[in-house]
Amino acid sequence: MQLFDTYYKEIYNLLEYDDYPNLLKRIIDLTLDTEDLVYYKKAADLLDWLELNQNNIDEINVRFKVILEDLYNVLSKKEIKKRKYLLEVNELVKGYPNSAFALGPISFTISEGEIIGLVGENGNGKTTLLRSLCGELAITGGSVKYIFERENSYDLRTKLIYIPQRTKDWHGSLLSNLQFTASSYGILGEENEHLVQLVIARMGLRGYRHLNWKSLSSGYKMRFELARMLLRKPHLLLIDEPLANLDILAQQVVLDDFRNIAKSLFRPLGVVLSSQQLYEVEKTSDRVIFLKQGKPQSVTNTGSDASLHMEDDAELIIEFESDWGQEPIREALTSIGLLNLQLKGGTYIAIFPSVVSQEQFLQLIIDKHISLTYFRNISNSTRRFFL
Ligand SMILES: Nc1ncnc2c1ncn2[C@@H]1O[C@H](COP(=O)(O)OP(=O)(O)OP(=O)(O)O)[C@@H](O)[C@H]1O
Repeated sequence: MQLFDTYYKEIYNLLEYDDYPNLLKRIIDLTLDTEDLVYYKKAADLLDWLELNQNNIDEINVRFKVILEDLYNVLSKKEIKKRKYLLEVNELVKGYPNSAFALGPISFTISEGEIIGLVGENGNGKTTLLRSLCGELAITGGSVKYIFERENSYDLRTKLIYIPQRTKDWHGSLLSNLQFTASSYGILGEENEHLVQLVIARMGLRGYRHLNWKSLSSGYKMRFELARMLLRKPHLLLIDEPLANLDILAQQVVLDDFRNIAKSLFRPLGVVLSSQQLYEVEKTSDRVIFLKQGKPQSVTNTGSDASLHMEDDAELIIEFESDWGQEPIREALTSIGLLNLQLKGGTYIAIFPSVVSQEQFLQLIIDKHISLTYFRNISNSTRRFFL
């Protein structure tokens, strides 16, 4: 059970950093992992207590320790789920009548616990791909194979959830809507009450639970959709532009949430998310698919093994910002073999032959005293396809 011990230790360590908001989220994740009403109730009681005792840090620390140890005892005995393939997409093509646009052919797979980022400029087929994957659009070629048990198309819709960019409005309070969602999935009585409270807190919505649709900002509406999704316990989540209406901090929080929820050891979830926020998505996704005019330009691995997939002869591409003008920059960089220099929106993009290293570039910056306010090596980033 070493895997769980490492996973648990990472969460427990948050206590040492007094990172209580994140710790609470992770405690809720672990509680949901138990799939046991006894633990749902304990965590829901903790939420009620916290609401009245927010400043009692010493007691918070004690209570968090107790619940964490409790969760360790139950989860360390639970079987870790072996991750399975969820979806196999083979040479998928989707065209529209009276439109020159065609998506694909595109092939890829997705498994439990995996996050795929879908990037591309406006109108390049991200939404078309997501809608084709969930069966909302009839594809014109190839196949989409769902590799999980399902009884009928209604059951498919509970196991595979598609959240579009614009979601429908709803009546009543956020809390009553989520209670209704849970009840329509057979979660009733005490379990409904506690589970909904946990999911609300998990998505940072506790202070908003009595508000209605009109009173929520678009970022919170999206969190509501994510809470609803969690209650439905899907295998696969397809989500269109979840970061669109969020400020940068909220984007990072939501991406962390996706990662933690997708990578659960006991209830792993496959996620395909589309976004224009390239770097944020690259940091979170295991793979990035970049679409240009409907065609996949690359499937880039962005996880820790990314370097394994870097081509040996790939050029070095550096994105940077400096208050130096183009001419002196060009002159300086030429000395280490600059192939091309572009200036877009105040950001330089310099391309060097593969033999030039990032260290050589940085050394030159130091030696020539070039001012540098921002720097990123994008040689292995999907960003290079936007050039
Ligand atoms: N129902 C439709 N009939 C005809 N063409 C369509 C239809 N829906 C989408 N398209 C076209 O398909 C192309 C891809 O659109 P899609 O919405 O998939 O792109 P996207 O990458 O999601 O864009 P955005 O980032 O703007 O949401 C566009 O050229 C669009 O005009």
